[in-house]
Amino acid sequence: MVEENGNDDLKGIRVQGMQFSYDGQPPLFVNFNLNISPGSRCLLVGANGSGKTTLLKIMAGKHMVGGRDVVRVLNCSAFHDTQLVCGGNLAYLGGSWSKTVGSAGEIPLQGDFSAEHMIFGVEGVDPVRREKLIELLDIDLQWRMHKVSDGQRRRVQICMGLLHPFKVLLLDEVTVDLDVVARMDLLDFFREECEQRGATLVYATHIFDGLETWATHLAYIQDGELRRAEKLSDVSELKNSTNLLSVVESWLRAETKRERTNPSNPVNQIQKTNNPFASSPFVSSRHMAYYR
Ligand SMILES: Nc1ncnc2c1ncn2[C@@H]1O[C@H](COP(=O)(O)OP(=O)(O)OP(=O)(O)O)[C@@H](O)[C@H]1O
Repeated sequence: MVEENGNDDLKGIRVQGMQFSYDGQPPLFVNFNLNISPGSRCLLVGANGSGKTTLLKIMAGKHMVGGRDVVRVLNCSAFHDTQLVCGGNLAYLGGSWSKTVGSAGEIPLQGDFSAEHMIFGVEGVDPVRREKLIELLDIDLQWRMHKVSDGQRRRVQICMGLLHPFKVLLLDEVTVDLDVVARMDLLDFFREECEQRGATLVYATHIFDGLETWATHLAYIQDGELRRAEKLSDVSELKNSTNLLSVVESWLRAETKRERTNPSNPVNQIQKTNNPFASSPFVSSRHMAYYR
């Protein structure tokens, strides 16, 4: 996934030599590199806790990591150049029930407001795009946000997140509450946005239905390390199987097995001792190294 336009005209995403730890935690990312080409639809896959959400939040400018050159989105620093988000070029849709709306900051989506109030409250929107999204997501503008189902609330959140024609969209498993029709229609909309406007999309998910023909690229993270980053058409395992779910499942199963059987994994050495972590085969070697 090499950025095709060179560093001076970067239209996608470039993460270079990134280090990141949560306060008081062992490092999650150490010298992490990833390039995402403009116009691509990149799936971010990995086990629970591998770092997908953290990476998306870093790319969305929600965590500071090093200097201005470490995480570049559309040739700007994801963290420092606040106009990226405020201007609508960079959009992030995550799991929490709130929506960052430009300079208005985080808008809660569970108060006693109508869907209309929420959606029409976003300023500077093309009315044609707004109508299209309301229709696509089958939103009833009379819905009261404190009385809707999770799926209905999610539709409003997604609608608000897509009102501005983003250039880069970071999605953290937001389709999980949607029914199949809404999910497939939304995926079609995203494809259109990439193909017609050259938008770039990164989508972290554990649901692979319909994604074999939708995604263009795939990035696989294990325990904060990038294991694979390639075009979907180049994933050798997919040449024998069209089932992305079973391919990713085999990677994650192999990962668990490796952790359990690797003799150099401190977990397995310490299992012979009275160490309190020894009972968990899922504690990573990186974390064990930190706790030793
Ligand atoms: N706010 C936080 N403070 C400390 N540690 C955190 C915080 N958020 C996440 N972590 C840790 O960082 C690691 C990566 O978490 P992250 O949420 O990025 O994983 P993920 O791949 O998105 O997982 P999932 O598939 O379960 O959503 C985990 O070990 C997690 O415990």
